[in-house]
Amino acid sequence: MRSGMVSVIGRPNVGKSSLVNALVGQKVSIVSHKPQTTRHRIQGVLHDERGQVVFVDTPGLHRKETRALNRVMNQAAAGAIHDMDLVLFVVELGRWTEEDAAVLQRLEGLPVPVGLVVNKIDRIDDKEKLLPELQKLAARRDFAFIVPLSALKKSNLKGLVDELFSRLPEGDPLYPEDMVTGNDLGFTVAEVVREKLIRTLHQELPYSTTVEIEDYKREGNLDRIHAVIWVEREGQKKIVIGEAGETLKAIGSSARRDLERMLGRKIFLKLWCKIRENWSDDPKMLKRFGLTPD
Ligand SMILES: Nc1nc2c(ncn2[C@@H]2O[C@H](COP(=O)(O)OP(=O)(O)OP(=O)(O)O)[C@@H](O)[C@H]2O)c(=O)[nH]1
Repeated sequence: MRSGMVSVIGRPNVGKSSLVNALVGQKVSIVSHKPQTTRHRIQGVLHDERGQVVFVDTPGLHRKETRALNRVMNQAAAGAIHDMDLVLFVVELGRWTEEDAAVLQRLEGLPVPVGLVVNKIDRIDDKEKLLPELQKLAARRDFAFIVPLSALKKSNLKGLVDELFSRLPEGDPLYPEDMVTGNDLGFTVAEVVREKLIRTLHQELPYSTTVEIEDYKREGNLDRIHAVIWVEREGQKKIVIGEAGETLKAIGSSARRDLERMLGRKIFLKLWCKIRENWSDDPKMLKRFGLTPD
């Protein structure tokens, strides 16, 4: 069996979500709202007799955001991408822009194989035109493989899946077989809280901050959630809590409002800020936060 994590990156609109949905076989996103703030957003899990491929979106490598937000996320993205077994760089056939070039530039020197997916091939009727386009793209970098396909028409998806399984490391599945998406409610809540932290604190937010859901109870139309914001130092805790607890309160109410809108239920959200020294170097803690696959 083979299994691994594959990061799907590319500029907006090239068809990344469509591709993952087509590969995984069903709609995987549980919410329409997409805060691009986590290190790994698991987009979908593909199961097959050969093993398992976990597709993740690495935010920050391809989103246009405000500068502060971008900086925080790019750091996260740069760290996250090193954990991947493979990167899929998705582009649109016949449409290469500066944004594509910027994404490609971020991948320079990356010690992870990068495969190129040339999407939307259904747009040309003359297949003769495909080859010169592929040759131009092939010259831009030494790609592990190049697969032209159409996510929309589901053509040549098999070509891509074969490439993936031939390159992923041997290993047991990372997730249970019945799991199609790694997003669960707790994950969504943690994501929204983290987004609010970034928006509220901007550059002041320590990179080593993470959010953990300690308890999630559903009581009829009410979800009762306890979440911890982990930081590494007392000074960071002061920043997160703010003068007389104002900052933490603002983060909590803003997250609660968003969650009530997204989930259509009443939310009781209790936030704490706790200190855990050097958690970001501690494999056990990383695992606990779902930041490593094993
Ligand atoms: N013709 C054609 N259109 C496609 C194909 N794949 C995706 N699209 C369309 O391209 C548009 C963007 O697709 P998405 O999957 O949302 O692209 P994305 O890269 O995830 O976009 P962001 O979420 O903005 O990063 C949608 O209108 C899709 O229907 C394809 O193979 N052929």
